[in-house]
Amino acid sequence: MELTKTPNKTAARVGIGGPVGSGKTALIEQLIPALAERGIEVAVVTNDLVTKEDALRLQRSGLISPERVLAVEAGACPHTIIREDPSLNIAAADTLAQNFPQADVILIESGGDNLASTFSLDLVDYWIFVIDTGGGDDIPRKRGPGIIRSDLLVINKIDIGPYVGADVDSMQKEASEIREGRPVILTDCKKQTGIKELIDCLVHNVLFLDA
Ligand SMILES: Nc1nc2c(ncn2[C@@H]2O[C@H](COP(=O)(O)OP(=O)(O)OP(=O)(O)O)[C@@H](O)[C@H]2O)c(=O)[nH]1
Repeated sequence: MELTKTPNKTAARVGIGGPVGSGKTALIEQLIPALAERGIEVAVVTNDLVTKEDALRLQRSGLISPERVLAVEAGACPHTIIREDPSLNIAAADTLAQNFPQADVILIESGGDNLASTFSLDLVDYWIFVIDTGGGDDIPRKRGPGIIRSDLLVINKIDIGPYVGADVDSMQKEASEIREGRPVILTDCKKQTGIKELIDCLVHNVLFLDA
């Protein structure tokens, strides 16, 4: 009888959601090598509406072995497959956990969506919501569920804030107030600003290791 290989540990599942183009894939491209440097093994599930664009980008990036990236096609509504019926994403994460029992973290990138996007806690242990300065510095004030409820809010593209008239400091201050002190991290994926802080946060709050 063929034995089913059971993962010998459970990888933490971390959702990464946020509006279209805020930099979710760019952030994952920064996280993979930075986590690897700390000996943390990663696998990734991507969600796109009707393509495998993000998965292909990561598979071709040379940052991760292509088999460690699985794509889920969301079809019509990205909300549904990360919140209301996350079964496709759970199955993809289970497959990765089965195939890569040494993986410490499975990152689950949600297809680009608006500020109302949230993750089911059946799917993830922890979720990050990524917004960017290009969307305007009033985004935190809009109090979308992603901004209020995520475990960690990332404000990305701080490098372009000055060019789009976004006051990054007030964005951070307002976001921290609205989130009542829950973490807010500023990042610039082009210059790797904030990536170490983000890794420290994940290592401490998700993997429960000393940062
Ligand atoms: N200047 C600047 N550009 C960035 C930064 N992060 C991402 N970008 C650019 O923003 C664009 C969108 O980034 P992606 O990583 O594709 O965004 P995404 O959230 O994964 O997009 P979807 O999957 O389509 O929702 C790309 O052209 C990136 O190069 C940043 O910190 N600074």
